Amino acid sequence: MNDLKRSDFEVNRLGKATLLSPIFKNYAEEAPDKEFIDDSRRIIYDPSIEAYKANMESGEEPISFLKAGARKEIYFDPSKTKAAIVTCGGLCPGINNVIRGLVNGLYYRYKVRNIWGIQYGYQGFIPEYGHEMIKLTPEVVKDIHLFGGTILGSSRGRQDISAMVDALERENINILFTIGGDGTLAGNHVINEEIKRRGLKIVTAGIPKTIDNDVNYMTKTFGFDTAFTTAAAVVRDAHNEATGAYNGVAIVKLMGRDSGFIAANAALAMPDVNFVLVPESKFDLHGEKGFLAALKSRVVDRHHALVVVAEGAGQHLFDEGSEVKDKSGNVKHKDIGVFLKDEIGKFFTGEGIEATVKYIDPSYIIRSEVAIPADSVFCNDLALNAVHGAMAGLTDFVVGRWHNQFTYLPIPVATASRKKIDVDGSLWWSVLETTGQPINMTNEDK
Ligand SMILES: Nc1ncnc2c1ncn2[C@@H]1O[C@H](COP(=O)(O)OP(=O)(O)OP(=O)(O)O)[C@@H](O)[C@H]1O
Ligand SMILES: O=P(O)(O)OC[C@H]1O[C@](O)(CO)[C@@H](O)[C@@H]1O
Ligand SMILES: [Mg+2]
Repeated sequence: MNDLKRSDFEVNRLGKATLLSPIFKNYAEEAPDKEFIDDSRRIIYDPSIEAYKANMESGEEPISFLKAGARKEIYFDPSKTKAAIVTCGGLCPGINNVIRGLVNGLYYRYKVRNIWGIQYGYQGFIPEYGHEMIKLTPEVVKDIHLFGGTILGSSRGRQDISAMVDALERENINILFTIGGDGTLAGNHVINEEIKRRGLKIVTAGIPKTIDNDVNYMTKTFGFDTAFTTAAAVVRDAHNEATGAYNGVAIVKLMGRDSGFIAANAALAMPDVNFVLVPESKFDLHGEKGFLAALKSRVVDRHHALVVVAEGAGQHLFDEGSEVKDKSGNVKHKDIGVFLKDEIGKFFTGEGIEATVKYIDPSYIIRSEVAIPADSVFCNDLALNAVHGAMAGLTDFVVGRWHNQFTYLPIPVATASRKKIDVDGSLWWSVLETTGQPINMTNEDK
């Protein structure tokens, strides 16, 4: 929980919501019992009986998240509201679905007609880059869910916060939706701080985009299901490569900068995998209990092996060299896939075993895939809930899902730390049991 308190989960609001929502007006006669959510509704963080008893004993209010959904009263007058959407960071399946969901939610549910797309991430706010804003209507976005990527383009790299807020002011934008990962959300928060400092009537809302599924207090982020589903198909084919040669070893590298969720889930979906290597579980290459010894034993026994490695795994195996960062300041990891291919090849040669090693890196193909239906539904729900929150005047918030309920979180709590695989938890134990790989592949005693 990172020592967060109940009050840290309080979402800010720009002002009191006093206007009757068009959604309420639409349903008042035909569906008077339609559920509207108010700010007293919350989703509990830990639903276990132990947590309940502990809270009863201590008298402390449990940690909980604001429940997302349509409010009866809203803050913004739709006829005077201008909204903007920006997409930043790496691609992820479902971004276009989210854009489509935002535009349609604003347009049809709230009758907002003034919706704009900012091109190429935060760059789009800076006039020097010359990226024009694009007018977005249901007609413009009607087919975009059929394509991967983002119709708005994206970028990495720091932009001047003051200049971005100048652009929001200049364009009279009232609502800014940012679709992006932890960096984008951090950017959203500092934009919000500057908005507050200037006393502007602008709200900012985040829809968390991360293929790595590494945002805290969210069971899942959009695009993740598509990512591991697509990865599982590659893993299946890699298995054919492994079994197609005597002593065949196939290695598949998947994305996952600091969290190995895609690798773990792809392996569970395609249980032919024999080894899953993730950033959260350190392994030695050499030595009696190291990865290569375990791989050898598998190959000698079964004459083929399938290895799935997350890009952030095994970084400690590289010689310390200068750290390479991308434009946003994210550390660019050394290529563990190519490294493993070379080391495995050398190792088997040294052992006098003739092995065939095949290396497959489908990272960018997976990232730019079209969202699978489950993700499409999820993207649309996230977008609609972001629209509900923003129209109600909530600000500096990100939409999430927890225990199958949509939630609003203050951005700082969602970005305070990264979600990682718990190596003592059920996901990692399922991986260990499915692959049969040793629990500990280091030469240290655990
Ligand atoms: N603390 C920050 N303040 C202002 N802007 C930031 C901050 N952190 C990141 N950004 C900006 O947010 C944008 C997106 O960040 P980044 O490239 O790290 O991608 P991301 O949103 O984390 O997505 P991904 O998961 O693909 O890495 C970049 O333009 C970056 O400069
Ligand atoms: O090639 P790029 O754009 O730097 O993105 C790579 C990174 O993006 C991510 O997919 C996160 O969006 C990471 O898994 C990966 O390290
Ligand atoms: Mg990031």
